[in-house]
Amino acid sequence: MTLATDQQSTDQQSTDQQSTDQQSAGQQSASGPNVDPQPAQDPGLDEQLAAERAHLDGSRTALRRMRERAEALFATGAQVAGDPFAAETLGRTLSRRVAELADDPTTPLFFGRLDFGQADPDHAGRRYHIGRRHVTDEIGEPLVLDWRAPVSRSFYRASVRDPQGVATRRRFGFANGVLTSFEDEHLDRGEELGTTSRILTAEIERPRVGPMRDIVATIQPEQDELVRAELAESICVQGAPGTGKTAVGLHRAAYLLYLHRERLRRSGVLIIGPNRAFLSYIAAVLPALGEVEVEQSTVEDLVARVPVRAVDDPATAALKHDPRLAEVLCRALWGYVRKPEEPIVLSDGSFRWRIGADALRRVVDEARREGLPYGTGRERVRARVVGLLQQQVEARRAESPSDTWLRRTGRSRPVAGFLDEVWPAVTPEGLLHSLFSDPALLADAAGDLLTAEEQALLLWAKPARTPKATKWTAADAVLIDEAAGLVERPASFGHVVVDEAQDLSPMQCRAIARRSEHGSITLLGDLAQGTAPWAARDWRDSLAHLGKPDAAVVPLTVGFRVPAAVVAFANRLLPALAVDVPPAESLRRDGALDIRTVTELTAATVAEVRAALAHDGSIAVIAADDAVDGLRAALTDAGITTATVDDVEAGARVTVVPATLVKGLEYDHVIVAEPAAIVAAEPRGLHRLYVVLTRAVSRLAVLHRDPLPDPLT
Ligand SMILES: Nc1ncnc2c1ncn2[C@@H]1O[C@H](COP(=O)(O)OP(=O)(O)OP(=O)(O)O)[C@@H](O)[C@H]1O
Repeated sequence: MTLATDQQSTDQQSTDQQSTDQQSAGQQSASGPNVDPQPAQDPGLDEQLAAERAHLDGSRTALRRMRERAEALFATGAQVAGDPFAAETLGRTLSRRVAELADDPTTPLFFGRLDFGQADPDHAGRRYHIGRRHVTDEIGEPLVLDWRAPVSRSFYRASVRDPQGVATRRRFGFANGVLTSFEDEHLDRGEELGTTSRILTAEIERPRVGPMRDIVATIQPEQDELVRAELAESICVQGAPGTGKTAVGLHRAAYLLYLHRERLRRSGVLIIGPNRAFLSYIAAVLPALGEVEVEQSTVEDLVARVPVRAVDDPATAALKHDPRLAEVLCRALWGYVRKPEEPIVLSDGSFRWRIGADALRRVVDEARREGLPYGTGRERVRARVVGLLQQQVEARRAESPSDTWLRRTGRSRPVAGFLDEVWPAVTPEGLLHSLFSDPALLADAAGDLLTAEEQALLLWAKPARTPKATKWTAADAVLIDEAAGLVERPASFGHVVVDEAQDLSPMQCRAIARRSEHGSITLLGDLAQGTAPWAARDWRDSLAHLGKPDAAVVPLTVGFRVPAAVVAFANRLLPALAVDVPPAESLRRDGALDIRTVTELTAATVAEVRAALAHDGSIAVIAADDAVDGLRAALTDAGITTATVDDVEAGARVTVVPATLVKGLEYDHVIVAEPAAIVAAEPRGLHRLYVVLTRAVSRLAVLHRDPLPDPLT
């Protein structure tokens, strides 16, 4: 094993509180079991470090040249394109290319190197630097290979047992974009660091500041297998807190975009997260990997056809998220289609055209059999009716009617009136408004599916007069989206990544299924963290509602965030959570756990925050939602600036976070104020507490005046 560090920059860095990569690397360098104890004294290593820095400088210059070329093309693109559409398309492509080639001086251009052995049939004796994107020199020779390129796979997967032709794998340590160290594994000599790599350790232990970062430099083999799964493959990842599910999902999106760029650009990639705070936390990861065109949304935003202005009581909300409602809506909608009883008669100048009721019944039956969405079916019937009239005109006049005639006839009063009678236009909002206002209509659609009590839960006591005047709830919005999907199918994304998926209701799963019908999904979650009333208990159910019943459920079991002592404490809750999840093992042996009974909670919290400020990194005070304002005010009174959870770029190091918004986030130092209140605030309060206790990267302090919830004691 070889390790080199630049001693001078290590010394410099150790006085710099922010520069953590190097600091940790420096501290680790002499202590790891597989590490050369006096690395920097080896002159050969110093020369190698200098050569690597020269390669980095050369690569940066080359990237700048590539970007300048793209910018020049962008500037002239509009003039050379033949027409406005081509100009716009070209302009978009080029501006994206310019954005992709952006060079962030604080992010290393490469983080690894592969030296292939002489015996490798494809890359004998070749050396590749692996980085965030391809960089080529002026004659097109690669200076840095994209981490997603086929060759780069060996960087993540090669091992002593299966070296894949690799003789040496080198990992680089950086501080603020400056290359400061490297670490070699000579696989051909049986050397392998695995999770003891000090560069991996430094990355995991670095204090967290600001938004989430990519993990390209240290993706682990079990993660890489998921990241590089085929586009057609849908996968469900069950992983304990901090096992890298979010990281895997985002890197898989980047990988698929690289491999299937054109296809996915047309259909799109969608990332779904639990709330906007979470989305802003992860928003920087894909752009850092050069992917600037990925849509991100919460499920609520995905189905936001109507404004949400009311709240359901819990029983009604639970019922509205029940998959039986899908069938109720389907029946209610198709219940509008009637059997034609009257002929269509159309006067056209001196002619009269007529289609009998039997022929019309056949048209309607046929359109129904085709299984089209309701709205498409209505237009199909209109087109067929016009077609039948056209045939009569052609037979009588021996010439085809004009397009104008066909269009006018389709909109004529007899044809439109017929359609309104047998296949009326229905809006999704209108359908739901009628269904929840009219007991007879609801009973017709739901008679054998919902009990009388359930139907009563859905019916409004005082219906608004119109759909527009209705105060819709969040669950109504999901139902309206379901109805909209029956009227007209939404476009399908090529790939959808769903994070914190354990909280999706069956009806929310269906909303996502409609948007991934022709694509694949990556479902990420942890059954133990399910806090919604309808949270999943078995991934198979969620996958069935998502339309991907055969997707594999793959566990991730190595924890990168939460220190072992904190995991052990949080895991005391697991038996009470009634879920069957594989246990996870923490990679982090460091970290601190402090559980304290206090007499004055607010004062103790302020004191704890003050103490935490002496350390590096972010600090979160997590409390029951209704306690947040009071704690924030107390901190402000004490002269401590606090940020809100949705402001990830905020300068303040302290964030006061309501327990219901902390899912998916992480902070170096977490202070949990009164766990019993968090548990008492909602039916799945213990699950919520499990989420809260697993947010800490380095230190967890639990302050309580009331007794701790039973499972924790
Ligand atoms: N291979 C890795 N190398 C370095 N850091 C990693 C690796 N995998 C995950 N991490 C880090 O571990 C932390 C937790 O990752 P992530 O948020 O993806 O976990 P998660 O499973 O989604 O957690 P949760 O269940 O709480 O949502 C992040 O800081 C992430 O960058």
